[in-house]
Amino acid sequence: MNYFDLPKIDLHCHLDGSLRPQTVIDLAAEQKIELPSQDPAVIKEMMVAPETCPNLQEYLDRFALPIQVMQTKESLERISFELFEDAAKENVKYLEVRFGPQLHTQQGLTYAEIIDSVVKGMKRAEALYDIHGNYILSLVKLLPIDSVNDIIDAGVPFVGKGVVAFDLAGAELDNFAHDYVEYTQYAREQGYRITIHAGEQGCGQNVYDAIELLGAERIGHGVAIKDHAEAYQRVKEDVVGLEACPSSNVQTKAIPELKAHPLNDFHKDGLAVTINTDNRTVSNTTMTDEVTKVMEQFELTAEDYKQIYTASVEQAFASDDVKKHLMQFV
Ligand SMILES: O=c1[nH]cnc2c1ncn2[C@@H]1O[C@H](CO)[C@@H](O)[C@H]1O
Ligand SMILES: [Zn+2]
Repeated sequence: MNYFDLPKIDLHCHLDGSLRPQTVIDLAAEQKIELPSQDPAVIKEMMVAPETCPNLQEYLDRFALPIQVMQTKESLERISFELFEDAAKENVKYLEVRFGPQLHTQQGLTYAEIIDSVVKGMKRAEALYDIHGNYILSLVKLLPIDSVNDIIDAGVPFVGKGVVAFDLAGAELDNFAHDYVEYTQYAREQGYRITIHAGEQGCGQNVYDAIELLGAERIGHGVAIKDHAEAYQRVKEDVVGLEACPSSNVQTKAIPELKAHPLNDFHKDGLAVTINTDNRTVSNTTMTDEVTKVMEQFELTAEDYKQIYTASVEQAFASDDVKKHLMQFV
C-alpha cells in the first residue's frame, strides 16, 4: 500500500513540536536570537527527542528552543502556515493543531493576537492546498491556572471559525482532573469541545476522570486504559475517541516498544482509535510514517485503515460540511 498517497487525518499535533529546523534558523536570525549552529541538521537534533526518553519531562524539554522563536505575530502565522503546508503535501486532508497560548506571550502578545495569528496562517494554507483544519487551545498543566479563563475568553470570537476545542497538555500527575473541573465547564459553556491528554504517563483513572469530570469527548493517548477496566468500559460506551500517537508513546515510555502499543487491541475491540503525529519535529515523524509503522507492525488491512480513517472523521471537531467532504475520500 502507498501510505504517502492515502488520505490521512491528524487530530493530535502540537504546533510548537512541529517546526521546520530551517524556519527556526530564519526566525532566530530575524529576531536576533543566538543559535549554537546555523546548520539545520544540528538544530533539528536539538529539537528531536531521543528514541527513548527516560520520561515525559525529557521529551517536553525539547520544546524550549522552538518556543523562543514563537513570540511574534509574523512567526506564529508562518509556523502555522508551514505546518499545514507540510501536512497537505503528504495528503493529510484534515488537521487539528493544538498549542498553548500562554507560551507565546514573552514579548507582550495578547492571547487574542496569538490565536488570530495561528488561525490566519492556517487559513492561508487552506486557501492554497486541499486541506482543512482547526485549532485546539491547550492549557499546559503546571503553568499558572488563574489566566485560563482569559485564554478561553480570547478564543471565543474564533470558536467555529478556526478554533474548536480546549485541551490540557504537559506533564501528567495522577488525579489532575479534579483541579480543572470549573475551567473545562466554562470552556464548554463558551462552545468549546473538549479533548484531554490523559493516560499517557499517568494512570487509567485519569482517563475516567477526564471523561466524567471534565467532559472529554476525546482523549490524547489514553494508553493506560488497557489496565483500568472502568476507564476502558467508559471509553467504549461513550465512544470516546482515542488519539494514539505511536512514535511519541515509544519516546516517552508510555509504552516500551511499538509492538506493545494497545491501539490494535483497542481497534479490534471496536474502540474509536485514531492515528496521529503528536509532534512532527520532536517525534521526528509525519502522518505517512505513523500510518506506515502501525499498518506494518500490526499487519492491518485496507479495511482496517478505512475504519480508522472513518473513526477520525467521526471524532473530528469539524463542521458537518467538512466531515462530508472528508468522507468522500473513503
Ligand atoms: O505528548 C505530549 N504530552 C503532554 N504534553 C505535550 C505532549 N506534546 C507536547 N506537549 C506539551 O504541549 C505544549 C503545547 O503544545 C508543548 O509546549 C508541550 O509542553
Ligand atoms: Zn500531545
